[in-house]
Amino acid sequence: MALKTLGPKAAAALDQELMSTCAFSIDQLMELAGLSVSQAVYRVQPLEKGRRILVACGPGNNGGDGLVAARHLFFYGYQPSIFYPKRSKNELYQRLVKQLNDLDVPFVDDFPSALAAADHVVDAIFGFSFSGEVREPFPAVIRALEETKVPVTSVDAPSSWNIEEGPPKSGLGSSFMPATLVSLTAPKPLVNHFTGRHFVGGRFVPPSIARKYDFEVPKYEGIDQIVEISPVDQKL
Ligand SMILES: NC(=O)C1=CN([C@@H]2O[C@H](COP(=O)(O)OP(=O)(O)OC[C@H]3O[C@@H](n4cnc5c(N)ncnc54)[C@H](O)[C@@H]3O)[C@@H](O)[C@H]2O)[C@@H](O)CC1
Ligand SMILES: [K+]
Repeated sequence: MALKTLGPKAAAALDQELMSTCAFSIDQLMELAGLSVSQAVYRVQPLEKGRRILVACGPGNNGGDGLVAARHLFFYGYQPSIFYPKRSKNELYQRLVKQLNDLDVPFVDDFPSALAAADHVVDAIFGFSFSGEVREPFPAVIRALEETKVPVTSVDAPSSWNIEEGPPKSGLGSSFMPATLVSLTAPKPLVNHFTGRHFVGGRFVPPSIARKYDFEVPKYEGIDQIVEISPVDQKL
């Protein structure tokens, strides 16, 4: 399978098209995206490898995917905790937070302490709309992710990486290499710099839309919401 990528403008246009022409709601897409992320975590961090999953959520839809994934992880038997320092006032996010509160999933303020106590961390800070230098309060969070030995699963993009060009050439984020990346709908160009385990998720793109945006929907097996892309395929 040749690996075609979607730049940030095309990814945003695809997102809009799914929610207009294709009649999806954002809740539906986010639920399926978060479900994909939860399945990838289950694959790389099975329950017996440790259940404490710290989910770091940013202010946009990438953070929303993290909130959804945390809820699914709870029901699989994990003990998720959430770091969500810049909360959206949008009603969708408030409902996602309420659903986690009802499960007594803790929201934590001290990221370094929470990271030290975690078996695995989900980076749902920034996705395809990230640009420029990382702004407060996230630089310390990116630094901690860059330095930790705890395995990281990044949602759609390793946070702080340029979506087209990959990791910054120097400084913050330049040595951040998560163990796992879950690309949603289609990999972004930054994937060419990624050397860990790579999954594609977001099993909701109609074939006609994939053709229009010129990417391939991977061959999902059975009821899986993710497909692992082998390094050989990635180089094609
Ligand atoms: N297209 C799809 O198939 C879907 C995409 N989803 C997710 O949506 C993501 C895109 O979501 P959004 O467009 O809301 O954007 P993001 O979640 O990528 O990030 C936008 C937020 O980050 C902030 N931000 C951007 N650059 C920053 C910087 N340098 N420093 C600090 N803050 C910064 C913005 O102010 C905004 O609040 C995707 O990556 C994916 O995770 C899913 O939720 C739904 C389906
Ligand atoms: K991310």
